[in-house]
Amino acid sequence: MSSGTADAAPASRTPSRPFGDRLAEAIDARGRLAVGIDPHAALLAAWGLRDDVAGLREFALRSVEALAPHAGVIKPQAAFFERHGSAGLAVLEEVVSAVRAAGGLSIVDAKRGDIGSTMQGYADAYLREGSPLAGDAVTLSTYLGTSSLAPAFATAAANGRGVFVLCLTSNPEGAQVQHAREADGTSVAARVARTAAQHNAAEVAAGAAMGSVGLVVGATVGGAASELGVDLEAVAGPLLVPGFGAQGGTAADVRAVVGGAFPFCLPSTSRGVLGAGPDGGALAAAAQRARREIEEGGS
Ligand SMILES: O=C(O)c1cc(=O)[nH]c(=O)n1[C@@H]1O[C@H](COP(=O)(O)O)[C@@H](O)[C@H]1O
Repeated sequence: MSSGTADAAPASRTPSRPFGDRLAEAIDARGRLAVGIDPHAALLAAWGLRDDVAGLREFALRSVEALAPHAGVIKPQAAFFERHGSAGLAVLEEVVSAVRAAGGLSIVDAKRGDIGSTMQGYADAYLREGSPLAGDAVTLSTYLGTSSLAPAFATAAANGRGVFVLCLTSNPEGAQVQHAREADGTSVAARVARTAAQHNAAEVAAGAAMGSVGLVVGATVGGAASELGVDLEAVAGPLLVPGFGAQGGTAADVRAVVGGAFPFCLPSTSRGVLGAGPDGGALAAAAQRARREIEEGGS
């Protein structure tokens, strides 16, 4: 069934337009829902699949086939591919190709971050044209300082791709780092948001629908953005909003968290949709339900 999809896909393509423009078009065509492909061992078992590479491949490609038409973005979680070793990474490459062949956009959720010189290696792997692991965007961690990510920002922009930098994550422990303040009172989260805004300003001034440096802001963070001086509208870039679904975040929570930046947001759920599998129709219906909830705004 799904196994032929990736074989037909081109190995790579040169996106001729900025990531922000391509993302805006994907949102118009397929809605703003991001669905994560997180092949947990427990989900493989629930789908009647073995916890091995063949099971992983069947799960992931079946998910792409069923979900890509109903989601603006597909977000494979690298951890669940890495746990199967090099053969698992080869499946991640197939997933990236399959999303592309289905006309969708992918964010590879790898949460990379390192000193600048090493960061270029990660940027080459996840953002450079021709790399088999390069989807349309990658998630980045900024623990080594916002400017350490500069090679990834530059590589993304040069390749028509995007990045999503962790800003206010959906897990409660994230506050320990993200709510901390610099000597002048600027919160770490606000610093991350300002860095993204500075980068995006030039792209937006040049006519892009939104910049290529996005942020990750959890659906579960309540009023943290305004309390910490994070101006999400000023970012002028996409906002990946995980924590919608299995972590308890609702469509109403998403709207409350992002406020006026709603047009830039991508509410993201993994288990909330994947739990409806393995039937392809049931997966598609779960994604359509989640998409409707987001559009209607919840209560
Ligand atoms: O970057 C992410 O996507 C992410 C950031 C964050 O703050 N919280 C978060 O849950 N995620 C990811 O989003 C997915 C959440 O999955 P569910 O809880 O099953 O919807 C996982 O792959 C997480 O790694």
